[in-house]
Amino acid sequence: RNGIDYKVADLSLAEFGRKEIRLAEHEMPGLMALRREYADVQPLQGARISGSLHMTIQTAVLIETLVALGAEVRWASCNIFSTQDHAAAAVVVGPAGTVDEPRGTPVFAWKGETLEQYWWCAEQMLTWPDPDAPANMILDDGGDATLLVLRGAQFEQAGVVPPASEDNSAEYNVILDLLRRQFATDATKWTKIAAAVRGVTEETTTGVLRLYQFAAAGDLTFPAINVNDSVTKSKFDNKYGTRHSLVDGINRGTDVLIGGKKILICGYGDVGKGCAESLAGQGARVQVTEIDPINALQALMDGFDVVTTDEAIPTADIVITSTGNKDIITLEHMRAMKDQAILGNIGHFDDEIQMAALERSGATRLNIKPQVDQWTFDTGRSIIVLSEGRLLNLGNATGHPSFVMSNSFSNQVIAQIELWTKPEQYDNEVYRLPKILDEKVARIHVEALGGQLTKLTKEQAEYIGVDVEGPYKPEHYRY
Ligand SMILES: NC(=O)c1ccc[n+]([C@@H]2O[C@H](COP(=O)([O-])OP(=O)(O)OC[C@H]3O[C@@H](n4cnc5c(N)ncnc54)[C@H](O)[C@@H]3O)[C@@H](O)[C@H]2O)c1
Ligand SMILES: Nc1nccc2c1ncn2C[C@@H](O)[C@@H](O)C(=O)O
Repeated sequence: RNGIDYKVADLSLAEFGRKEIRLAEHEMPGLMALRREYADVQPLQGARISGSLHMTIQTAVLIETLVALGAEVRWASCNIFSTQDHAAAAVVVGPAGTVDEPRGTPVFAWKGETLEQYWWCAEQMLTWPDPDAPANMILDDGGDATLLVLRGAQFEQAGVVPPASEDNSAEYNVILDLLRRQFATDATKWTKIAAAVRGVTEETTTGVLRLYQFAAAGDLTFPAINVNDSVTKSKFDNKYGTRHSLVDGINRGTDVLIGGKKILICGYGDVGKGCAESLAGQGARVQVTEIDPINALQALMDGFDVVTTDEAIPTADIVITSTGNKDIITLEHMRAMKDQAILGNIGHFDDEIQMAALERSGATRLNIKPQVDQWTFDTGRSIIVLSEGRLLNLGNATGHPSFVMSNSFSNQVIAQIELWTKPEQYDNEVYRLPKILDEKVARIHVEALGGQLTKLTKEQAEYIGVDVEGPYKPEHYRY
């Protein structure tokens, strides 16, 4: 245990992880620029950041940037399949530690956690050694850490944890069991943490939706920054990151030829656009489903048919969900799929595909290899399901590449600094970063790619009503 607590798959993978982290730093100019800019200032001094975000090589660079800026950090992944075990090991050992003497950051994550293990990791990530020095910042991706703290504090204040129920998801019952066990020994733990937290910075679309729901219900007891809707996050990570990592996940999972095949992408938002381009780039014939006429019109203008799932499912060779919604692919849809068609999700949670119904359906499951299952129905037809319906780019592959995550994580670091150093400027609401900071992140990455920006003359700036140094667009501008 050597001084820091952790639970990862295999600490001996640390050296391999360190080699890949060093390569990733070269591809993450935004984070490295922030380390240089703030090295002497140490703006995160005193911050105890509990982070719930896919424990990948890219996240390792984020964690070590937060530490370089003065923070103490504890980490868990936000998905049971997304951890890269060598990254987790390298973060625990740290740049200056050894396998025998780990001197890095506590991490509780390994690839292939059960749901009970996942929520145990989440609790460890939020539980700091000294009860009088609890977590005082949360960095979240999907809102599971925020949910645990807010629901835990709510039940403590109500004096009771609701009983598990058939109406809940299996996962929510796991959370209730965890909180009930905790409540039996200490009925003030989560209230203390909620009171100490200066704010949460949320990474993804689905987590941001949950934040706005908490805020609307009056349940948000600390300020929040919506990192997802920084333009340099969602219009890059969600789109170009997905363009890179979707086809990667399908290739590593199935090695099926994509060219010439019929693909159905459900949802044509930032992620769906990346999905469609990713597979159209392989010569596939891509069709899209949408509820929103604006996104549907975009799909049509991008050359993709807009169809309904019922209409398209019987002839699709590959079906991908990217809606952030639930019940997109039902058990009926799965039974109607072609023999050996491939089904995967790249949305944040696994409820886009009715996995629970599939597991209860009587279809037989044959595991082909980790995160690839063949389910055979009584019709004799089978489907290949990737990552048990969880986001396949991180389950079957290694997620988005470093350069695009450098954009997202630069926003995370800036948001952490904002909430930590200016608490008096934030109420218990959901905020976005100012455009000038979004442009700052973009500037670093344009330069890193060798782009040559044009400088406005003073007259030109006046003509379009902006400052020479920006911000260059009004709030209502859509990129
Ligand atoms: N796997 C990853 O690496 C990754 C990266 C970024 C975001 N995400 C997740 O992907 C999901 C989508 O994110 P986004 O940024 O594209 O969101 P978005 O809101 O931009 O796009 C979702 C789209 O789905 C559409 N939609 C909603 N319900 C639908 C339905 N029933 N049928 C068809 N279309 C429907 C919406 O109209 C919207 O256009 C979220 O869960 C997000 O958290 C995953
Ligand atoms: N390599 C990677 N490391 C960490 C997280 C990664 C990732 N690839 C995708 N996400 C998920 C992000 O796109 C997250 O911003 C999200 O929106 O889900």
